[in-house]
Amino acid sequence: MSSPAHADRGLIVAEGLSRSFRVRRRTMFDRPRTSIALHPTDLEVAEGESLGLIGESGSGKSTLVRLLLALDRPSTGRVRVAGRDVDASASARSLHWLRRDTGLVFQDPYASLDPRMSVGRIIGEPLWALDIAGDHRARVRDVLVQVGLDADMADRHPHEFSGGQRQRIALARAIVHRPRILVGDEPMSALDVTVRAQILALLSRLRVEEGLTMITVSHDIGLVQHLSDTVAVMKDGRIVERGTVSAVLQHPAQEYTKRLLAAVPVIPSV
Ligand SMILES: Nc1ncnc2c1ncn2[C@@H]1O[C@H](COP(=O)(O)OP(=O)(O)OP(=O)(O)O)[C@@H](O)[C@H]1O
Repeated sequence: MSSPAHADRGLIVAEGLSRSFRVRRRTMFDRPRTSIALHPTDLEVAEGESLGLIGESGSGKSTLVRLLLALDRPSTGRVRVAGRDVDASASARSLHWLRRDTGLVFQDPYASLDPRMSVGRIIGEPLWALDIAGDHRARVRDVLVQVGLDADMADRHPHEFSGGQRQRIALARAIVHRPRILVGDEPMSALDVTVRAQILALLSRLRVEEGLTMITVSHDIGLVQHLSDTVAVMKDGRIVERGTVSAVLQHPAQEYTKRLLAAVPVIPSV
């Protein structure tokens, strides 16, 4: 049996990936400066792995994720997904293969769903945008049921739904085209506590059902503990610690990680 080209490496591989931003001058006498959001970083995420990205605000988590998904261009380095080079400067059409392989869930289910569109159109949009063959209406109905909603809800509009239901809709949209990789940037921070538990259970189930490789950015250590196998800790634009969830969360090697974890209770693994 032939193995995929990336079999000996991760499904996602970043090498020397960095991103600097030019800082706007406040007066005409200021020297031009750049700030480094991400220092040259190597990262591998294996197929089927669920990686949690943690670190204080401004540590570079979103920058890293945006670069991995070609939502931003790196200053240096490169990204490969499934053995293929990701070229963030390529046209949208040339990046269809990457969009097909990935699904994205953002923080705010209120802001991320277009209020003028029906739920069916919102969820089905990746199918037609990415030229995916098949019966789109049927697929939308199936995926609505898969995320715990009613197939008939496709004709309704986002304002008719609660925050938790909207995040289910956002998840349905993220997986409708059957991506291999699901990336969440603070996927639960806009939800209240009871709803979080339900969405966490749903994410865990979808991970298994769809065989997803996951990257989850979160300040919520509890979420990472339950959803991830491995964790990378970011500080000042660098990954300062990476390992299994149990190793890093139970026995952090870095003082920074210890401080990060000190504020939240970490439930011992069984
Ligand atoms: N478009 C941009 N222009 C200038 N600086 C930026 C830009 N995007 C990010 N930065 C800077 O890069 C650094 C890393 O930001 P990033 O959003 O990646 O951090 P983060 O860890 O995701 O933070 P948070 O947890 O608050 O979302 C920050 O100092 C931020 O101000």
